[in-house]
Amino acid sequence: MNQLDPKVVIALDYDNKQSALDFINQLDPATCRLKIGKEMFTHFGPDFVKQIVAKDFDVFLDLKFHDIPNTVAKAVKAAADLGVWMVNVHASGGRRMMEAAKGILEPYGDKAPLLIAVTVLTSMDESDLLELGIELSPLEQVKRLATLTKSSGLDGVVCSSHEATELKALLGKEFKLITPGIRPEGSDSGDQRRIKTPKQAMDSGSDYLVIGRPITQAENPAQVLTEINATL
Ligand SMILES: O=c1ccn([C@@H]2O[C@H](COP(=O)(O)O)[C@@H](O)[C@H]2O)c(=O)[nH]1
Repeated sequence: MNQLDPKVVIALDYDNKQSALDFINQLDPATCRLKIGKEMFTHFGPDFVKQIVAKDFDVFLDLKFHDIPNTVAKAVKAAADLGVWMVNVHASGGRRMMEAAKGILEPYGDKAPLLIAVTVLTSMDESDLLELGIELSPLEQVKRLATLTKSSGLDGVVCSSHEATELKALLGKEFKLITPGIRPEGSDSGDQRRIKTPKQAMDSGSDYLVIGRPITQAENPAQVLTEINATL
């Protein structure tokens, strides 16, 4: 774990390994963490994760496991063996799944990665939930899933910064809130629906900001990261 505790977690959603490495080589692990998600993991696999861990970056392995308890627990163990800083599951997999995932990390002691759960994707709004038969606002659904996540023993949740203030009041300041859906002023929201600027998100109670395209697709990504960090 990086003792300087940088708040920005850059989502490395590249389909070209060399482009990702060229970008990473401009970065300092003191100023950001890195997230490897489904796209890069599917292209480049665990060796790529190990390569980034070996460069001393804290890596959030964002594979959002969702399956029966035994399968998810084994996948979480495999992630821990890669040396990642953080790994996640879907809270909607339920209590037994989350408890199994947490339980398998016990032998790792303080070397275990943080284990967090996805609540409601930041790309979703109330109408998306309605289509799934969920007649709750995103805030109410996030509160329900985050409460279940905490009582299953996990370390935090992925949510949007719109829910952060209420979640901190409800679940306490130690329960980590990791918020994608971050858009610096003037940047394109794309497929994200529940968004805030980096500063608004931190002020709302987010612990870590997941930021992808506004940085990686910028003309000068390293400079955008510096500018974002300066606002926090
Ligand atoms: O609710 C969620 C969970 C995960 N993500 C991931 O975060 C990044 C966001 O990228 P941007 O380019 O900044 O939109 C991406 O890798 C998602 O898979 C999320 O957006 N929302």
